[in-house]
Amino acid sequence: MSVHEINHPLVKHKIGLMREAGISTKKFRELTAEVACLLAYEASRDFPLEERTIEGWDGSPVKIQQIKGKKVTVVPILRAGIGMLDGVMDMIPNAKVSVVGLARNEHTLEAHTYFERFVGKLDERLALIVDPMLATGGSMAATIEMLRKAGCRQIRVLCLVAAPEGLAKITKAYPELDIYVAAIDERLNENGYIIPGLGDAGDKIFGTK
Ligand SMILES: O=P(O)(O)OC[C@H]1O[C@H](OP(=O)(O)OP(=O)(O)O)[C@H](O)[C@@H]1O
Ligand SMILES: O=c1cc[nH]c(=O)[nH]1
Ligand SMILES: [Mg+2]
Repeated sequence: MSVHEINHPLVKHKIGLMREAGISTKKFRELTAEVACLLAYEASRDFPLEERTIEGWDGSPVKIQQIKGKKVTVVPILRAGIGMLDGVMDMIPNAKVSVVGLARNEHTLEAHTYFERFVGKLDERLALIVDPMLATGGSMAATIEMLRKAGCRQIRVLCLVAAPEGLAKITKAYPELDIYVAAIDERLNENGYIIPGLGDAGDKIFGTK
C-alpha cells in the first residue's frame, strides 16, 4: 500500500484556493472537479497500454497506444463525492459508476449507510472511490467493506484532503490499498473536522449552508 500525496504545483495551488473562507459554491465545485481530474491522472499512471494500427491523416498506417480494456468503476460517496465524479469521468470516460450513500452522525461521527448501487462484474473491476474528505476514515472504511463484500478486490482511494488520523486507520486496516490525496492536513478538531481542512465539503458543493 502507499499513500500518494500529490505535490504537483497545480494541485497545491487549487487546494489552497479552496481553503479561503467565503468561497462561492460555484468556485468550490469547479476546483473540486479540477483537483479530482488531476488525482485521476495520477491514479491511472500504471494503466496498461496496447499498440494498435490505425489509418493516419495521409492514408498511411500509424501505430498508436491505447489503454488496454481496463474495467473501472468510479465510486462516489454521497453527497460530497459527487463533486469529484465529473472530473474523474472526464479522464476515464468509459468507467461505470457505482454509488454509495453515507452520512456521518455529527455526534458519534459514525457513518450511516443509506444507499448502495454497484455495477456488475465488480470482481473484474478496479474501483476508484472518490470523496473529498477523509477525516476519521469511518466513511471510507464502510465503503471499502461494502465493495469487498460485493466481490471487489482492486480498490484505490482518491480524496482532496485527509487527516493523519483517518489515513492511519485506513492504511492499518487495508495495507494493500493505494490512496491518492491532494493534501494531508494537521489533525481533526473535537467535532471531527479536518484542520485546516476545507470545512464541510458536502455543504459547500451543494450550497446547503
Ligand atoms: O472520515 P469521516 O469521519 O467518515 O468523514 C468524512 C465524510 O464526511 C463527509 O460526508 P458527510 O457525512 O458530511 O455527508 P455529505 O457528503 O452528505 O455532506 C465527507 O464527504 C466524507 O464522506
Ligand atoms: O473536515 C471535514 C470532515 C468531514 N467532512 C467534511 O466535509 N469536512
Ligand atoms: Mg457533509
